[in-house]
Amino acid sequence: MTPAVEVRDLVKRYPKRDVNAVDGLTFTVEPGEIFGLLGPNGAGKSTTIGVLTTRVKATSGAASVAGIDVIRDPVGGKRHFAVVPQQSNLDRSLTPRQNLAFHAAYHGVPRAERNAKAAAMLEEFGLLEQADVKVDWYSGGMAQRLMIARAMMHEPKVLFLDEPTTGLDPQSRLFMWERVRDLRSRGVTVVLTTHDMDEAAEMADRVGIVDHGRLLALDTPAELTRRLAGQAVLDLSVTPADGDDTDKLIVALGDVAGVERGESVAPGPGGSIRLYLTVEPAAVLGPAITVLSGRSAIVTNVHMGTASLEDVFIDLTGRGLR
Ligand SMILES: Nc1ncnc2c1ncn2[C@@H]1O[C@H](COP(=O)(O)OP(=O)(O)OP(=O)(O)O)[C@@H](O)[C@H]1O
Repeated sequence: MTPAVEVRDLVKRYPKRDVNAVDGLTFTVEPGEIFGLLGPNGAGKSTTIGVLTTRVKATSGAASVAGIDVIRDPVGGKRHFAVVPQQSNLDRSLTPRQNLAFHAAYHGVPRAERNAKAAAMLEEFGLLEQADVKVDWYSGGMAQRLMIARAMMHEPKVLFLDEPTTGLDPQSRLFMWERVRDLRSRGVTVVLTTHDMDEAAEMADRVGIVDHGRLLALDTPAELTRRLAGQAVLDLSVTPADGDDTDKLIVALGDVAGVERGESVAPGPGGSIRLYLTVEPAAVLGPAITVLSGRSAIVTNVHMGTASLEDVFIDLTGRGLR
């Protein structure tokens, strides 16, 4: 089957920059998938989406959407995808309904069809009752929903969503997740960028983690978290005794059976230590506390759990600020 999205050896170097924003990226997205592109600020996500949606000119490599080479044939490609940017680009001189109808007209949808379609989309996105007001009256969440409804007017095969739920309240976020799943069940492929790890874990069938323009990992959220240092984690909030420190405590805890490695997740006094385990956290808890109390460290909180996608992300991309 033709992949919905294919990126091969993609490189983008912006003028006057001495490093590549995208540095040899290769991945494919299968039809009907929800694919999450994750990465720290400046990792190259927007640039990659920019090439796929013909906004950014690639330096080298190949990119196709729905089997169309978007670098050679941007106009042909545009028929098959839609983009929902993070910032509203709705036409404020038009009503919401007119925004949808104009978009459809631009894409050659016949008049009778576009009005019916606009009504159906407004209904689906919970906007029918406010279809004829000023766009300016819309809240951020409503504008976001309207942009997705608009994007769907020409029935794209692939929908690119740039941080679709940033700034949305929990209700709007859940609503958005449901609508995106509906789109998938209708066969639409969704490529989304997000900084929200819960969202990626919840929504995406597979995620690609990029940094410095390169792909660091690509798999299902479950498989990515399973691969990370033995799944289970034990978080300990600890104040070291005078003359001791967190790093020394981590070394000592590393000798406890079942501890693969430890790291300081909140350095300083009263900081937190995370232990990545190869066994159940409960089996490590007693011995770990024994080690800590043997060094007169004060334990103020304990949390047992499993590695999250956020842990995988931090593990791959580090804790440094960008
Ligand atoms: N128009 C531009 N001119 C020069 N450099 C750019 C331009 N756009 C992006 N860059 C640089 O390319 C790199 C990748 O940026 P990009 O916006 O693709 O990252 P991103 O992963 O989308 O980041 P964010 O999560 O912050 O949106 C960064 O170093 C950025 O500074």
